[in-house]
Parts: sequence; C-alpha cells; structure tokens
Amino acid sequence: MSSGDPATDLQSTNVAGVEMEVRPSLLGEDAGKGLFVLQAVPAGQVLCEYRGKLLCTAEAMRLEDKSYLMRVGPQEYIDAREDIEVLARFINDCRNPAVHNVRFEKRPGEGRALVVAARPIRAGEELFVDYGKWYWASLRPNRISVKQAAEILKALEEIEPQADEQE
Ligand SMILES: C[S@@+](CC[C@H](N)C(=O)[O-])C[C@H]1O[C@@H](n2cnc3c(N)ncnc32)[C@H](O)[C@@H]1O
Repeated sequence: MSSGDPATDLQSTNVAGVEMEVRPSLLGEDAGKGLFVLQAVPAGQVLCEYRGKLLCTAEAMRLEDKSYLMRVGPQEYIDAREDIEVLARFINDCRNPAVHNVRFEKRPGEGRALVVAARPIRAGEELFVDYGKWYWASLRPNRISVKQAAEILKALEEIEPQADEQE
C-alpha cells in the first residue's frame, strides 16, 4: 500500500538481492531519512549503487544544493538529488569511524559508485558511510550517540570473531 511519500514507498525494495528500507534516521529528525538493511550482510557484499545525473566540475560547482553530490573522478560528478529511487542516496554519515559500515567504491568512467559492506552488518542496522571531511566543512553533522554506538559495537563482537579466536 502506498504511504503517499515516494521515499517511504521504497521500503523493502530489493536491490542486488539485499532487502533494504528507507526510514527516519537514527541520527535524529534533522538528518532526515536513512537506509537500513533488513537482513545480515557479510563484509564485501555489494548492496546497491550510487547513481544520478552526471555533471562536469563546472556544473557541479554551480549547484546550489550539493547535498547529494559525489565526485567520482576528474570532471565526473554524480548528483542524486532528484533520483529518489536510488537507495544509496539515503545513506547518512554518523561521523564515527568505528560505526561506519559501508564504503563507496567509485567507478570513474562508469558514472556510478558501488555501496560495499565494510564489515559484517547485522539485520536492522542503519547504513553509514564516511562522506569525508570536505563534505562537512561548512555543515554541522549530528554524531551517532555514544549509547547507540556502544550497542552496535557490542552486537558486532558477537558476530565478528576476535583475531585471537581465529587461530
Ligand atoms: C546524501 S543525503 C543522505 C539522505 C538524507 N538523510 C535524506 O533524507 O535524503 C545527505 C544529507 O543527509 C543529512 N545527513 C547525513 N548525515 C548526517 C549527520 N551526521 N547529521 C545531520 N545530517 C546528516 C544532511 O542533510 C546531508 O546533507
């Protein structure tokens, strides 16, 4: 059933075989929506792709809203602002390297970046990527709370064998 909100209607969209859902971010109301996985995902798994309108540097720099802008390579930018069907555009940055769980693998010349699991991800986790310090140069990001980060990291210990246990 449609909720009337196109972004919410992306719930349970299956991309690359992984069930994901767009819903309000754990980072708080002003961070908008976030992307969550509904199933456990192993490290290295490709989850989805960042795609959008392709722009050269001059076009990208002229954009008023750079919120959804990604530099993929020289003279190659992706603006996913209007591409609300692109799930990757909903991935937020929790500003805590210990909690980042995906990375963007840029594909210069192909106009896309793959979203790859940087570590095992539990069902229900919000996806977080490092946007890089330049993205935040003129903005003030919310950080994931210490309590939430501790819960995520504790749960990860249960699925990620410690190095000394692997021998
Ligand atoms: C690529 S969009 C991510 C999806 C966005 N949350 C949405 O609802 O469409 C990037 C924008 O998300 C928000 N955002 C991401 N991480 C955030 C954070 N740590 N604190 C506050 N806002 C954040 C900011 O508005 C940022 O410009």
